[in-house]
Amino acid sequence: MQSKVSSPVIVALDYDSADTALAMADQLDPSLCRVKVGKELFTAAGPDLVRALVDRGFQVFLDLKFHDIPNTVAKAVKAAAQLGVWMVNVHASGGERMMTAAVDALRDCGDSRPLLIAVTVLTSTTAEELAATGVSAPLEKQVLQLASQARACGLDGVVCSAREAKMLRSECGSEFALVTPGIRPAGTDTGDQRRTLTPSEALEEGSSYLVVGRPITAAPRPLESLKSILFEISG
Ligand SMILES: O=c1ccn([C@@H]2O[C@H](COP(=O)(O)O)[C@@H](O)[C@H]2O)c(=O)[nH]1
Repeated sequence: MQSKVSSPVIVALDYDSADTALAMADQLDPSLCRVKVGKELFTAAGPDLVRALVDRGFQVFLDLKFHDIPNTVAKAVKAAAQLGVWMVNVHASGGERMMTAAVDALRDCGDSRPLLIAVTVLTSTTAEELAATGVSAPLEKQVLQLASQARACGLDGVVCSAREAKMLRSECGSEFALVTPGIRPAGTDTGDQRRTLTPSEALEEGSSYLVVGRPITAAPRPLESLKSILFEISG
């Protein structure tokens, strides 16, 4: 039975084994956060680990960022739904046909349909790095273009930086989920992230969910770090 979750925080379980991920999950509380399984953990531990987290009462965001031909992505999101995940994602740059195929694949899931969202521009990417890939639009315009396409295709939201949340909230409406990694409490190491905001700034800008990894998982007392973020945003 999944817990009712009272917070917008999604803890990124970026680990290389099921044992370490479950040891961290067991220090957390499924009523205080959701958890995210990304490429490292899923590649190492697979669907059984996802089921183990669901069985512990966690709502799981399966962050595999599918990016492939429409038929393959449709089948992948359907397989994710069968795992009982709460949210799954694709890359918006896969295009409208791919995103529509993903939406269509989840149509017969009924109440167990996961939220389907699309990655816009990764939060580790700078404007200069995006331009170097050949994208001529300014970074914010590119985020807006990809988010608008995702919304038009019927997706539930996007992954973006909290720095773009105000713009997307105003362009995409109040129901569109804005899932924002690159969250860094004041004074914490940004690491490889480039477009960051603090938890309270992110919510003020309009984020729906805050993805937080290392500031919680690398802290000496992860549950205390989670609670300190929840305290910051409750103010
Ligand atoms: O644009 C994106 C999309 C996904 N992520 C993922 O979020 C977490 C962030 O972890 P931190 O340790 O808080 O940096 C990580 O799993 C990424 O794969 C992202 O950062 N940006």
